[in-house]
Amino acid sequence: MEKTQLSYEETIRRAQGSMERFPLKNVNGVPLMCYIADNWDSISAFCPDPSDLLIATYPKAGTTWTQEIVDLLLNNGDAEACKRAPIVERIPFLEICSPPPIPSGLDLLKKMSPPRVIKTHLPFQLVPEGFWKNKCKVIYVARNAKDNLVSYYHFDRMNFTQPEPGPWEEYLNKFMKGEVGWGSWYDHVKGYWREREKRNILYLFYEDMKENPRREVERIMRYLGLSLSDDVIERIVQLTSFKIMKDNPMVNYTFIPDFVFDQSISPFMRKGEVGDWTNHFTPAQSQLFDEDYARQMKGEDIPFRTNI
Ligand SMILES: Nc1ncnc2c1ncn2[C@@H]1O[C@H](COP(=O)(O)OS(=O)(=O)O)[C@@H](OP(=O)(O)O)[C@H]1O
Repeated sequence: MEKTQLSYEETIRRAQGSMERFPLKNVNGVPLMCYIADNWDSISAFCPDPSDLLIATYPKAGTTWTQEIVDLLLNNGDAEACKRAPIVERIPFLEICSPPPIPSGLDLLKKMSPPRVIKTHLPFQLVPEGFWKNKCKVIYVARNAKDNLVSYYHFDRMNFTQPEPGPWEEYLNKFMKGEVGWGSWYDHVKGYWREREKRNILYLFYEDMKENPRREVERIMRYLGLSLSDDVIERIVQLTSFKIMKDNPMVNYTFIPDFVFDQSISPFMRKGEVGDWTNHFTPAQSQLFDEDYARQMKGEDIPFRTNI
């Protein structure tokens, strides 16, 4: 039993040396980072203002990209205004909790006044009830399962706050079983899809954003009730291209120390493409995955695309 509180750096360094890193703990059947699970009561009691906006995603589905688009839209395309702080401070991550002294999402939110933009990876059924009671706007971004899995695999290799991913094939199996942080991709995308009309959720696809970013930026703009000039929209599209975001220190997560995110293992802004899964799946793995996918997504009509 530790008597003294470990520093954040020390906690992570110890996690790096162990196979366990930060273990996951179930919250209502969903595996979450243990610090989130331990603080679950206060997270689920969070009550937003009706003016707050939620950006919800399964991890690695295009969260940061959408966050930056939204912040630029709300700031009329002003790049300097969107460099006021790293993305994690501009748009707090609702449920994130780390060992002290790192502020939690709730700590950051307490210091901000509405209207706030908030990020979450929580599946629909775990989103605090206040968001629905207060009819908050919600943008959901989904990414096809195969590319989402590949991106998550590389992220878990470099992110020392998540369990060790293990070899690729093992990770692929864990993903299919939902035994990764924030649980099942399949349940996640279905949960929001089924509720999108009733709850006025704007449901977007990463592949659509890649195919025609301007169209999707305009879609988000309309959902937010904004009307910006053509020039401003075009600027936002440019500023949120993969190439520009990769070199933007306020969004590329280089502000996180490398003992937490070791970008020499895999950069946060890794490839930003549709179809990178073809470089990872063997034909046999792809077939097995597709068969399992058909079972898990039976009866759903969510128009995912694995290439564009
Ligand atoms: N502007 C832009 N255009 C295209 N793709 C982009 C962009 N910004 C981030 N990305 C890619 O999104 C992946 C990271 O996902 P998230 O931001 O959801 O990660 S997180 O869950 O918030 O940690 C990760 O995907 P992969 O490259 O496939 O790993 C990022 O590269």
